[in-house]
Amino acid sequence: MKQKSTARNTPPASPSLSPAPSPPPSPPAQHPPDNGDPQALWIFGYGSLVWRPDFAYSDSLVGFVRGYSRRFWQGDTFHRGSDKMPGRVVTLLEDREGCTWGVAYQVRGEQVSEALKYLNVREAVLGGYDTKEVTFYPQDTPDQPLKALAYVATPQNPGYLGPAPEEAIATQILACRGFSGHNLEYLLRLADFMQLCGPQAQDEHLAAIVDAVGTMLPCFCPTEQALALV
Ligand SMILES: N[C@@H](CCC(=O)N[C@@H](CS)C(=O)NCC(=O)O)C(=O)O
Repeated sequence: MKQKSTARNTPPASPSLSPAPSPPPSPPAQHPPDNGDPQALWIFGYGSLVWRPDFAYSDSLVGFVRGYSRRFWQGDTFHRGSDKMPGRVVTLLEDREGCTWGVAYQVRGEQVSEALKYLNVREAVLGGYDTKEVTFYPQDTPDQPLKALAYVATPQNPGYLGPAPEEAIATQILACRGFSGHNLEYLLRLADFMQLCGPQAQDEHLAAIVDAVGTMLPCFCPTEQALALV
């Protein structure tokens, strides 16, 4: 995944971004939508896919989608929770003012069917996500947007939990774990990614949950036990 210098959180109305602070950015790599390969496909990740795609890909870009906000409103009874104690993972909420940062992965040739087969099980069958086409803006070339496939959990899926106070979401995350690990790891790895995107790529919902976890964690268990959770 190409980590780049900081960029604005809310993308500018005009595509041209003011030059990043030092070091001056290298000329943006050109990423034609399919690198000449009509089979090529871009897949946008904004949750666990930003740190654990677990499928083969040919290229990756950090960037954002407009018109969506990320929310911990999807229940998870497999990867980060159980039937008795569902964890919370993210989905995209349609939001005209929203901007969600993540990673777009380009799959080409045989990678396309392999990735879609794998993600269908991980996201759709096990996670309750549907696919949706989004427009992805690479951080360094927002004037060259790409069409990408995103996995979105809609309110109609049985695992959907919907809105809750960030403190309640934090409590649920602290209490849950599943086959892929503790729900706290999921939250903190996503927060780490957002740090890498740069200080202006804020996600207030995510930050509020991380803050709530930080406040509650000492009450749950001493630090060394908390570190053993992830
Ligand atoms: N579709 C989102 C969210 C994906 C997500 O977090 N899905 C869960 C399924 S419920 C998952 O794959 N979890 C794997 C893990 O937690 O390591 C993305 O693009 O990252």
